[in-house]
Amino acid sequence: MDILKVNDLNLHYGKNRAIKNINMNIKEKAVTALIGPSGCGKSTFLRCLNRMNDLIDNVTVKGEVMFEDNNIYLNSYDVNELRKRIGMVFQKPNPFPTSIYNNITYGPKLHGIKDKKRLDEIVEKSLKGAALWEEVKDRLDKSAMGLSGGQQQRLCIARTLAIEPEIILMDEPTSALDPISTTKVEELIQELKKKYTVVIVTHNMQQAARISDYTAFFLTGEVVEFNNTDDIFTNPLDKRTEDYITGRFG
Ligand SMILES: Nc1ncnc2c1ncn2[C@@H]1O[C@H](COP(=O)(O)OP(=O)(O)OP(=O)(O)O)[C@@H](O)[C@H]1O
Repeated sequence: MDILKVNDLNLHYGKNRAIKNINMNIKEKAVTALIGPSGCGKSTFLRCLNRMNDLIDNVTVKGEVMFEDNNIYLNSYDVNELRKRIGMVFQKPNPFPTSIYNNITYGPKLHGIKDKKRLDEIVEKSLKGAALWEEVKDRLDKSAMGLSGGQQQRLCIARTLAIEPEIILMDEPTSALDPISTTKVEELIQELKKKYTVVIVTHNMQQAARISDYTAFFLTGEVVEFNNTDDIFTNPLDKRTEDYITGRFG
């Protein structure tokens, strides 16, 4: 089933048109990778999916992003609710400078959960969901800043899981990580897709090939090709996709 339907999406930063007429349906409980050269609009497009671009000055968005048959760009759409249902993980792990426990409970508390037992359950479930529980269960009251980069990124994923999203947007989540931490996060993404829909921007084509079910190839704000990942990497239909994935591009 398609969980998001993007129809004729265009985005301008001032006069600069960064996203051009994108149409794309995102499948539920699958991993969709966005690939393409630097500056082609992958992160901008990702941010369109939960209206993170609203936070940037001078941005105009035209077109629709349908989430369960509602256009999230209607003025009446509740953006806080949207960002609860569509969470985001960034390139650089960005834990809050507080305990591991408080990092996880921050979101649920904002949404009104106060009961200590319920919060304890959320912490355990989220950390287990992010494959971090065993490593940190004895130091929940210690600062998150004392974790390794890879652990911090899994903590950020756990923090996102704590608010029970349906979709998780990830913007190059492993680019600041060492190879072992990268493997752990990749394995985690494979686990996450059993319950969640994941859309991930990656510079790493091997990563897209390893972990995604669908891949979109972006070039100068347009989607050149969007297909099953196997087809994109073994049988691309567009010459530009072929050039990019074989490293002949630019
Ligand atoms: N906040 C902003 N204000 C103005 N222009 C922006 C802003 N963010 C991105 N852009 C421009 O929009 C275009 C697309 O940028 P975007 O960051 O989405 O590309 P990207 O494919 O994610 O690149 P990278 O792989 O390098 O992160 C670029 O020309 C960029 O300079």
